[in-house]
Amino acid sequence: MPLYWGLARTGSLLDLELSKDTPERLSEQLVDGELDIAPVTLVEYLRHADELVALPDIAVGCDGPVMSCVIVSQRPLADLDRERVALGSTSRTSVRLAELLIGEQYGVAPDYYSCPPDLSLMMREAQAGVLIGDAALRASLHDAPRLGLQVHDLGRMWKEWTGLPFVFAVWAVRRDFLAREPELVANVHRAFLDSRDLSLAEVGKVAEQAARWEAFDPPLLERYFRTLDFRLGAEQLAGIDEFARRAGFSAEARVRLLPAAGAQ
Ligand SMILES: C=C(O[C@@H]1C=C(C(=O)O)C=C[C@H]1O)C(=O)O
Repeated sequence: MPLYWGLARTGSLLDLELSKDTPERLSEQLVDGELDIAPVTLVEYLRHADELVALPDIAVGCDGPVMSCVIVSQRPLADLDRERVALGSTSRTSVRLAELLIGEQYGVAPDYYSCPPDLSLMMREAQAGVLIGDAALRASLHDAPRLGLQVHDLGRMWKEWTGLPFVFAVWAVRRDFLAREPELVANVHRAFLDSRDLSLAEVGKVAEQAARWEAFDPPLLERYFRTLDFRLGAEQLAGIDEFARRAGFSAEARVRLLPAAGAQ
């Protein structure tokens, strides 16, 4: 993921205790207070909005297709009423977005259940499944065409529905930690922004390195990294507010950004 590549490249943040884990574990550890700063999936942020502050200008989102957050389906989405739909257990936000789109845009009410993110298992037990990350890329690029399955890109569907960007994850700091260590938070924020900028400037190299342990070639990975939208500004916040409203979060569940340095 281009957001971390630059950290390793420049050796930033080596004086801090860094923790590497899957996105859902990092989200969980942040909301449990085991981590002070971490990426957090949007739905978990919204559930704990009163304890967290988001770092501006960095996120994992899209403005149109995202490629890696998809519904894979054996039949048209309009035909899923009362059919089983598997929700990949590594996702919190894409699964909620998929439920919302299927219910509101297609007017059907499937029977949802949680399932490990494995396409063949999902297709044995259900008519459709929601996948994110590598499993989604593998499913949509390799398996779905081979098996004759439909792929529905959640970023594209959201854009068609609302005209807005979508944000899957933000970087957040716990409020109590921010109050104690504002300068450290500013430094960590800066390091992530620099890492993101460096990685995007050298995205071809990032893709080449990532291709060594992924089942995709460098050009495909480069296209994917350029498809993701790493910004978090006014338009992305509008997308977040629209999702929070449509998904039934309370008016208090809003993403609040850390004020820019010197603005307090
Ligand atoms: C773009 C992605 O977004 C991810 C989607 C998440 C979710 O659905 O809960 C969580 C973290 C994000 O980084 C991806 O995993 O490919």
